[in-house]
Amino acid sequence: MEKTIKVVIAGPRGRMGREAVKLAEETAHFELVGVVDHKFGGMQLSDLEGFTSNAAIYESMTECFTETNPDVLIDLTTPEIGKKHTRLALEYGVRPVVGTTGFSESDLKELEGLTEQKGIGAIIAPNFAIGAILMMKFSKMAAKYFEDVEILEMHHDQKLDAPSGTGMKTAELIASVRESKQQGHPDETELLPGARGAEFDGIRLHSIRLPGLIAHQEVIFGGNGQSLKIRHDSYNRESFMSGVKFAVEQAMKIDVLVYGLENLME
Ligand SMILES: NC(=O)C1=CN([C@@H]2O[C@H](COP(=O)(O)OP(=O)(O)OC[C@H]3O[C@@H](n4cnc5c(N)ncnc54)[C@H](OP(=O)(O)O)[C@@H]3O)[C@@H](O)[C@H]2O)C=CC1
Ligand SMILES: O=C(O)C1=N[C@H](C(=O)O)C[C@H](O)C1
Repeated sequence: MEKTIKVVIAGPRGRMGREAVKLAEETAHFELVGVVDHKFGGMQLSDLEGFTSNAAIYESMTECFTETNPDVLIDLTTPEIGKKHTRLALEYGVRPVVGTTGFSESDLKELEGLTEQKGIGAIIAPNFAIGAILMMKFSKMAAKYFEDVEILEMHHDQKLDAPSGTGMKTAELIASVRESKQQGHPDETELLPGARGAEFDGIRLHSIRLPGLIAHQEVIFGGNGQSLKIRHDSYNRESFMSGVKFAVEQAMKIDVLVYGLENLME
């Protein structure tokens, strides 16, 4: 029998948090011991509409950790809060599995250092969907053969961060295997600021935000007389949950910070 993993979820009422609560309830070897929210402290989840779990709601993460002694924190909140929660989890010896996006390179460095000090596992995954991870891996492969690439990431209009975590991670993976290149015409000018999108190491990233969308990305490579498009679509948030389950299980087996689930896959 698999050992039970005691889980706390931060952001349980959110679009992702709700799916994660379902996942924790449906997974035999996960036990949802508490949730962290900035509202409804002192109540239990089942007091809120749409929940059946009896997990207690804590407004204070430290109180939650002290009372429930969890193995893993799943954070699905907002960029600023997610960073605070991740630090706190590491300080309390709780393994963070972070889906929250919007972390900078220096945030990641700091969290890596803290993880090293603590010697416990931590996972920061800009995208938990297997298809999105493959899209990133395939993009890295293609970048060895195509120097020019632009990334279009498309999300719902409630998203706080741009570019998306997935868009950033894709750009980083591509940049890791290609010569740095300033793309487009050297004398190009933007008649409207932002027309050419954001830039990472010469790679252009375009962020589209529209109601109706969930999470989509197209990586377009251009070469002489040809183009290659690698696209992934998440049509619902259940698409992320097998990756969340995998990440929680993996976090228990490692003692470093892993940024991106592709690093834990064959
Ligand atoms: N890695 C991945 O595969 C994926 C990552 N994401 C990322 O996950 C994060 C959450 O996304 P999503 O669920 O769509 O966002 P939502 O806005 O739906 O959910 C965020 C939740 O966090 C809550 N919250 C805000 N402040 C706190 C706090 N201090 N403590 C606890 N909870 C708090 C919000 O409450 P309230 O509404 O009351 O403010 C809300 O319920 C985002 O960063 C997103 O980019 C999303 C999808 C996939
Ligand atoms: O906010 C979202 O919805 C998503 N955020 C993640 C990101 O920023 O890449 C993952 C996925 O794209 C959905």
